[in-house]
Amino acid sequence: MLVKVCGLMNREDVTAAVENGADYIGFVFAESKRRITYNHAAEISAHVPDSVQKVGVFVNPSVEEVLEAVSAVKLDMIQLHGDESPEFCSLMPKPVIKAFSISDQSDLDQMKHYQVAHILADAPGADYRGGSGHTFDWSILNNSGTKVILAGGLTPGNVAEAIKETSPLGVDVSSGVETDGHKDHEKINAFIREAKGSC
Ligand SMILES: O=C(O)c1ccccc1N[C@@H]1O[C@H](COP(=O)(O)O)[C@@H](O)[C@H]1O
Repeated sequence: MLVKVCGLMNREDVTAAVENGADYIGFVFAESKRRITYNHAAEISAHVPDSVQKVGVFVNPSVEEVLEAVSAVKLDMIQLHGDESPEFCSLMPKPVIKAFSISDQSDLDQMKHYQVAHILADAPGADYRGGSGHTFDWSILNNSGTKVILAGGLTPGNVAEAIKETSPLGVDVSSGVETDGHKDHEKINAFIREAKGSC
């Protein structure tokens, strides 16, 4: 089970994610309470081993913005969390994780048009386009036959059940490993243990 820990904002949290076994770590460059600058992301991730993929999260960026971030942070993957088209995804300089908000069965149809590395199934956004901490109806994914990265409101307490219900390729968490708006290293440890122990 692949695990991505997203919304990291300091070196200690990056280290906690990496040492506890995260496969992907995410930095939010879109509008968010977790937004950081390219330089800050580069600084706090300079020590990350090559085995851990560094993912930049964007919402409707320009190609130039992505190129600048990839170069500054040495990103391995691009997560697109907005209304980006299949054509836009094909212009990306690194493998793409394309996020979709899942409300009903019709949301699965648009995924089929995207030739990307991974599809990420998330709850509809609240204040921002992601990172709401809300779950969606996982049963919608059951008939899709698509191996997705599951996101949206996952926590150490529900991730095992989510994996059992949806058999995803991976899971992605941000809010669910925070306490009072800050990453909580015990929750990061518990989340990754639960996720990796469930398969
Ligand atoms: O984390 C954010 O603040 C964020 C902002 C804008 C777009 C995406 C964002 N994060 C992604 O949202 C999902 C779900 O997060 P949560 O676990 O429900 O808090 C996840 O894919 C994050 O990568």
